[in-house]
Amino acid sequence: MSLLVKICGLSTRETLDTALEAGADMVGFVFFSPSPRHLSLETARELGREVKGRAAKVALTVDADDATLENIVETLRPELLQLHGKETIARVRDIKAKFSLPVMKVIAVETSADLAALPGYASVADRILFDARAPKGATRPGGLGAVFDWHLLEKLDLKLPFMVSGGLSADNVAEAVRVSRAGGVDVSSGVESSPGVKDPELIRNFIRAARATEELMVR
Ligand SMILES: O=C(O)c1ccccc1NCC(=O)[C@H](O)[C@H](O)COP(=O)(O)O
Repeated sequence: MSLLVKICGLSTRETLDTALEAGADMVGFVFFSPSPRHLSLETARELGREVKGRAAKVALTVDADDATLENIVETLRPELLQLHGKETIARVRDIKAKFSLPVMKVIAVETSADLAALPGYASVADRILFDARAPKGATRPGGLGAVFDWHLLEKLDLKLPFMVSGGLSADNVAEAVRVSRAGGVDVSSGVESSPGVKDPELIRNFIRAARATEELMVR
């Protein structure tokens, strides 16, 4: 069974090429100005062109308004919108309809109570990404390298495809997949030498480690 591998927060041609050559299924681009991975539309256009159908382009936004989303969609031409903010169920439905694109809603997880909203989001989104809840006062809601307790997903009966993220690295990705039974993994900090600076070797190592877990996946 194949595992979807997403490398998020790419911001240079070199590291994007590394991710594509190493076989990433999805490449994520961050549009959130306080983030060290934030992309200008100009850079997004350039990187988007570089992908050339080799992976799905994912546009990550945080509570973006329609005008912002429109600019991003026109410039990057993403295959998937990752909604990483406090978007309501109605807003997710609205974005999906307005932009005619699949949507991945992020659920921030710290305790089992965080899963209460899941059925509502699962009824409107195309896929779910479970990420670690950012600590209070954090400057961004994700991309912090924080891990959550994957055991919280152990008994999940979700019909929708889902991915797991938050503090993943080549060292823990196998365990994250084994425990969560996620169909995909998403990483940013774990393939960086410092916040926002992707490391080609770490990208290759992560994708290799993620691919190695595929043999362990029993469905
Ligand atoms: O990367 C960011 O700076 C960011 C900013 C705002 C919202 C989300 C952000 N990143 C999310 C991701 O890169 C991934 O989807 C995921 O959270 C993995 O992050 P990490 O724990 O750094 O591997």
